[in-house]
Amino acid sequence: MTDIKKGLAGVYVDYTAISKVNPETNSLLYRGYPVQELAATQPFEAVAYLLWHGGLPTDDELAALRATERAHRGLAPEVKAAIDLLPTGAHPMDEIRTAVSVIGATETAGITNVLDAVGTPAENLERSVRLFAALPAIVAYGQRRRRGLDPVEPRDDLDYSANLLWLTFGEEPDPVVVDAVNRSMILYAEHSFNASTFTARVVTSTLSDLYSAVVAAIGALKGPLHGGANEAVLHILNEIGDAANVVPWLDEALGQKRKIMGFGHRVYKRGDSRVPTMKAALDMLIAHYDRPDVAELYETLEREFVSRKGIYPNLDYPSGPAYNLIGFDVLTFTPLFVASRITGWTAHIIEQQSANALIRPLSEYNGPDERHVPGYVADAAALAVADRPEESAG
Ligand SMILES: CC(=O)SCCNC(=O)CCNC(=O)[C@H](O)C(C)(C)COP(=O)(O)OP(=O)(O)OC[C@H]1O[C@@H](n2cnc3c(N)ncnc32)[C@H](O)[C@@H]1OP(=O)(O)O
Ligand SMILES: O=C([O-])CC(=O)C(=O)O
Repeated sequence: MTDIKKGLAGVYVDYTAISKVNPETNSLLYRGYPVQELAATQPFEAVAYLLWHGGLPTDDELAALRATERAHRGLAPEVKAAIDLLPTGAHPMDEIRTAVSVIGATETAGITNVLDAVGTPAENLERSVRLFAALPAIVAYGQRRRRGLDPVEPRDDLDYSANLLWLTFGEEPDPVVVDAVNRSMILYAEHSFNASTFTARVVTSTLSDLYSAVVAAIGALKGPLHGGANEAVLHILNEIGDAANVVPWLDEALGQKRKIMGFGHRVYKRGDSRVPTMKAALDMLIAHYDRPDVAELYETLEREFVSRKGIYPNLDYPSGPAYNLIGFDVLTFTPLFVASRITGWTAHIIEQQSANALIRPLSEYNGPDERHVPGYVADAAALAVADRPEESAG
């Protein structure tokens, strides 16, 4: 009997030096640093540098990364034109997927030999920084377009998180809000072999290019069992409406065997290491916007669900209401995750390229027994193939 590992649960498929998720100690390390320490002390640009290079940047290295990032912040005309071709009702994850495809096709134009598309590590690092720089304008434009607003020009005097807010809202961002966004970007940046990162590594393993891997990862992240859960959390909170409705709502939802979005995790079974840091950021926003009702609903649902099911919140649970308080459209939440996770994805793409093996698992066939097309008469070539030793797996 073949031992099938459905969903690859519990299976180690490779090494990584980028991050360590430890459910036993409930910890997450990026290149050895606890993520909580990074969120409390670093700008997101420094964490991006850490993920790509393996160490925190010196002042000069950070200044150089920031200079490149600021030089590539603009919304490229061909990207804007491609987004404008999409219906305004298109999901922004589809806009971003399209935008990255356009950037990839533009940047790799002229490469006529598929063997050259994969790029050198240095080229892929440059491509990664440019995508990292470009994404805030793309995410922000999606939200502004849905609101009938023109894009705003990026600001060279603002760091990454402040500029993201500026591009979205066109207003001087408040430092409390900038701090919360910076922390959320750091917390979302990287999480070992999660589904979207693994998708990026599968695509990379075929020697395809970085953009194709990122486009595929965006598709994987969109699903509500993964990144789409931060959007889904808000739908649930809106459906419940008020803390007083939690108990009857949960009775009904659990009676219908609904999954409660923002709870549960494939690896962490005793709570997500990132939640306390993001909950603290949410609390800062709740105080800033004076919205104790948000805390009441959040905490009541958490308390009730955990006491009934013993399943804890994941990072999407505090991130959803935090982004909502800031004023991001609910549809923009998962795109914000993309803007952050681009750092982790691209670090993994480069790591996969450095020690590549084609990722191709096996499946146990459970379809119909061999049968034949009526009237088919095997020719000599087919008979010769049939004579080869049998392969056991599909
Ligand atoms: C950033 C991120 O991507 S974090 C994940 C974001 N996703 C979500 O928040 C979606 C909701 N959560 C889930 O669907 C799951 O917890 C997952 C997919 C994240 C992880 O799940 P897995 O490890 O595959 O466990 P699985 O889905 O099999 O759940 C195990 C049991 O717990 C239950 N369960 C797990 N999560 C939930 C939930 N959120 N609500 C209700 N029940 C749940 C399942 O129904 C299942 O019950 P059963 O054994 O009676 O059938
Ligand atoms: O690790 C996972 O399976 C999902 C997750 O939390 C992430 O990608 O941040």
